[in-house]
Amino acid sequence: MNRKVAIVTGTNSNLGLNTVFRLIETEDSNVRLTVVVTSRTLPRVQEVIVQIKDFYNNKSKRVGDLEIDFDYLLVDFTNMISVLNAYYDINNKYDAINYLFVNAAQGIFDGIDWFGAVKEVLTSPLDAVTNPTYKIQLVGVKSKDDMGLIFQANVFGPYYFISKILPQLSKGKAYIVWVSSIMSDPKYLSLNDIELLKSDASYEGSKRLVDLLHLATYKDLKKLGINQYVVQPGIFTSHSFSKYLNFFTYFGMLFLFYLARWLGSPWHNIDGYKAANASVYVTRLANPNFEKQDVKYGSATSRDGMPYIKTLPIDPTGASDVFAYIQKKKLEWDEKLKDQIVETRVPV
Ligand SMILES: NC(=O)C1=CN([C@@H]2O[C@H](COP(=O)(O)OP(=O)(O)OC[C@H]3O[C@@H](n4cnc5c(N)ncnc54)[C@H](OP(=O)(O)O)[C@@H]3O)[C@@H](O)[C@H]2O)C=CC1
Ligand SMILES: CC(C)=CCC[C@@H](C)[C@H]1CC[C@H]2C3=C(CC[C@]12C)[C@@]1(C)CCC(=O)[C@@H](C)[C@@H]1CC3
Repeated sequence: MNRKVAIVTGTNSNLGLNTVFRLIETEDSNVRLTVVVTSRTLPRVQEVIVQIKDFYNNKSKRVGDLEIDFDYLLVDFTNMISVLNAYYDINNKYDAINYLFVNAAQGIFDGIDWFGAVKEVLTSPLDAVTNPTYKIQLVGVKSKDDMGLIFQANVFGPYYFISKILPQLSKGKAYIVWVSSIMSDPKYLSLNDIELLKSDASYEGSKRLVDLLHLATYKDLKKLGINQYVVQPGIFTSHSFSKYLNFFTYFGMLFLFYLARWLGSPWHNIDGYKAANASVYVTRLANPNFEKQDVKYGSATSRDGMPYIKTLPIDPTGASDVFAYIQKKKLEWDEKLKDQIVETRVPV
């Protein structure tokens, strides 16, 4: 049986979980698919494996022609020692990786400006739930590794992990899928603040960095047999922002999401399964010999609820500056971490 290995960072997120569901539905027959679940905590690993097993056994109709098994990786991308340990774990266990979904991300949201939210909803309900400006984000937060926290969590940490497991990704002729956002406009990133320490929209800036890093790296990865894509899942309900909502604001948000869809927004996928369409489209349905890689593949939903894929162009301005900065940062961390892991087992 052909074995394939899929790493999904942030597996226990709405999008991560549905990415695995769609992968199970679309994987070839007679494959043994190892899903490497990642999280910062073991309880969330265990929680998501239960949900994936339930989907596979009771909903997927793949029992019998697709085998699945599980592994897990405890990794926090804001901690470079944790990232190195994750690489070491993968390097010791696998000689080939076939899929890497860079799905995990965070924002340093500090609540919602509800006055601003009400004003935006009353003046422009569609924009209020498509390009919201009322999320309050902290400014200048650094990680314990003295990097911009969101720069490290959403961009540099995952990039460093990829750079360390390139041999396995190349051997597996892997698909790498970076999850970006529709909120990744060039206006969110200053090339004088690549670590996003001066930004009050560091989340959006990190997604701009993802877009540019993809443009700067996908051609060289192709030479290694690796197909890298950048996707965006539209807008869908998420654990991370539900915590700011009560019964009324949650259902108020849902109403506005459906209103936005009925007003013609293609991006209000609302549920995670529709949102995960693009991540699996580029790995299972797109033909890497024909599909463009310098565009962003978006999960979209029509007014009557039908899912489809909608691509968006990516403005390449700044890609070489971003890549040069990140490459220099990588060399710095290669030097800092070079003696971190030493073989302590003395052969008998
Ligand atoms: N929700 C939306 O409308 C949109 C979401 N997206 C993107 O989709 C992806 C998934 O979003 P969503 O489903 O809302 O996810 P959530 O915000 O609900 O969860 C984020 C996930 O990322 C993981 N994570 C967060 N920080 C770190 C870290 N420092 N190190 C390792 N893992 C981390 C968490 O893992 P754990 O807690 O288990 O450690 C969690 O599983 C993200 O990239 C997001 O930016 C893009 C556009 C819109
Ligand atoms: C207005 C009401 C009744 C409630 C507030 C809902 C907001 C919490 C919610 C509405 C639009 C959402 C949204 C995102 C986060 C949560 C909202 C602001 C994102 C910023 C999440 C990350 C992304 O990448 C963006 C594309 C999302 C845009 C919409």
